[in-house]
This record gives sequence, structure tokens and C-alpha cells, in this order.
Amino acid sequence: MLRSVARAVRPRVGPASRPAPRRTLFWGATPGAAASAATAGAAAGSELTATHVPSVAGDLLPLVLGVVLAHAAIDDEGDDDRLTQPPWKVESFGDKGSGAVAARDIARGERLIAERPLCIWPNNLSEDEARRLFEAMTPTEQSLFMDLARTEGTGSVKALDEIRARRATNGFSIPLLDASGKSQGAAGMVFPKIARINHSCTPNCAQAINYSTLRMEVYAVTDIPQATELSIEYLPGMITSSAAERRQALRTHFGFDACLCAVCSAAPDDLARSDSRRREIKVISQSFRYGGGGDRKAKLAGLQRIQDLLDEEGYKGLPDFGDSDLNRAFTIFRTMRNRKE
Ligand SMILES: C[S@@+](CC[C@H](N)C(=O)[O-])C[C@H]1O[C@@H](n2cnc3c(N)ncnc32)[C@H](O)[C@@H]1O
Repeated sequence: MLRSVARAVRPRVGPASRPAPRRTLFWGATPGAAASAATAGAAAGSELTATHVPSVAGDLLPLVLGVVLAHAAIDDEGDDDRLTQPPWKVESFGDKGSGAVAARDIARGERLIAERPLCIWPNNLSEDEARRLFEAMTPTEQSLFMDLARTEGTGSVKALDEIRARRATNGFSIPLLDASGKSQGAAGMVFPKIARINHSCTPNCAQAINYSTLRMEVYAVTDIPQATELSIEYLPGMITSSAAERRQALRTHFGFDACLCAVCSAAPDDLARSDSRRREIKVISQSFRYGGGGDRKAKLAGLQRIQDLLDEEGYKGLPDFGDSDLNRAFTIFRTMRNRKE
């Protein structure tokens, strides 16, 4: 299994004075934009407007993605690949292999990386397909790919060939959305810089795909002092899982035998307290299912209790509860809270 993305970045809306884009954006266009473009087109006598969002058949999405990538103007504001002094660097972290570390003090909310994928391959690849795709890459791309880590652990990744094992160790499974924002499956994408960031169960960074620029973006979710290791969460839906469940999932899907993050390597008593907090978050999150969670006052109390438990846990990011209604409610709760602060 590949790592999943926490949340999609909403396409940024540029200032009114920005020139109109020179190309049609397939990605990141909102259903609202599609609808108004269609209405405008109808009113203007069935002509497609510049903002028309094409209807794309699901099995053509990867191809379309390739076309967009090939023609994408490198003029978007997020082109951080050319940074000469990125705020992070790669260092060795012992049993975890390499990792990314803050090269200076980083402020909460800073964007640290915005990176286009090295490759976009179907998720379930045979060994032959993987080899063919790899051979079609340039020598530079091939060596970048082969320089990436291959997990040393046990589990399903260990059994894979060199190419697929690297893809599984370093890739993200990215949902491919059609014009109405509906997922049409997913593709595995490898981002070579982001691939250096290790996992933590209380990460100090969060990753999200920006469909309008086709970049995976990494943000600091807390202030990060210089020389601190950067971390993201490989299993965004697992905030409510116990350490044993997370260990099992990391072993099964990513192949590493033991999570060496601060939570998982804490003393047994601390680990038990962490499990108990996460268990309580699970109970509250389940009470929100199917529109539950009580009246408005009870819902707010539930969201506040989750926040208090996350604070005790040292979890600074916006967790994915695996429930879209609760995710939305918690995001709004957090936004309002941050506004008050
Ligand atoms: C995407 S790579 C991360 C960068 C990698 N450490 C390197 O040397 O390039 C994922 C691999 O790093 C290691 N790793 C990442 N997070 C870890 C953690 N919390 N505990 C132990 N190993 C970890 C595992 O071997 C995992 O398969």
C-alpha cells in the first residue's frame, strides 16, 4: 500500500490583477466553476468558455494528468523546486535511515516543500509493467528513483522487486478526481524530496496534494525549532488507533517493523496513556456518526474534548477521523478557535 494524502489543498485564488491563465486547468477546477462555465456557454450559444472543464472518462484520467503535466506552465506561484536555500536538509536518523531536518527555525503554517511527482503510475502494477515504466524514465529520473529508500523491514513490501518496493516505500496514493470532484480511482505518485520525510504518529508537518499545480505541498503544523526532525503521518486515518494497531498497519502496508516515533517509543506508562486518549477520541468520533453527537451544545463539547485530548497527545495537525462529516465539523471548529486566538 502507498501512503495516502491527508487532505487536498484548495486551489489558491490569485489576486484580481493576475493575468488570466493561458491554459485550461483540468485540475482543481471546482464543480461550481464547471457549472457556471456550462451555463455561461449555454447562454452564449453553446460555445465553450475559457474556464470550461472537460468531461474526462475515468480510465483516461492518468493520461490527461500526463498531458497536463507535460504542458503545465512552470509559472505557478508554488514553484519551490528552484529554492536555493530550502528550510530543511537531509540527515541520517539511524535505524530510520535518512530523514529531513529543519535547517532553521520554522514557523507554524510555513510551506516547506511544493513538489511535482517524479512518476505517476497505476497503483497495482505487475513487476513487468513497473520495469517497463521505469525503463521509459530518463537516466537522471532512474537514478533519483533508485536512490530512494527501500524498506529494510518485513511485510508485503519486502517481497516486492526493487522498483515496486521503492515505489511502495516512497509513494503516495493520490485520488484522481473528475470534473465534478468525484474520485475515479487513484494513482501512485513518488515525490523524491517528500519521500525523505519519516513518519510520526504526532507529526509536525502535514502533506496535501494541490490539484491546481499538481504539487504535493508540505506545511509545518507547529513551530519547529532548527535541527528538529520533520515528520508527516503516513496513515492519516489512524488517529483513533492504538499503538499496536498502528504498528501492525505500518508493518503490513509499509514494511517497517517498529515505528520509532516519539509516541511509539515512549515508556510503557506513557504509551498506555496515549492509547487511552486515542480510545476516547474514537468513542467520541463514533458518536458523531450518522449525524449523531447530540444537540449543538453536546457536539461542541465533543469537539472541544477531542481538541483537549489531541493537545495532551501533542498532536498538532488536523486529524482525519475517517468520517467526512466529523472531519468537516472539526475543521470548522478549529478554524473558529484559531480565529479567536
Ligand atoms: C518514505 S521513506 C522515508 C525516508 C527514509 N527513511 C530514507 O532513508 O530515505 C519510508 C521508510 O523510512 C523508514 N521510516 C519512516 N518513518 C519511520 C518511523 N517512524 N520509524 C521507523 N522507520 C521509519 C521506514 O524504513 C520506511 O519504510
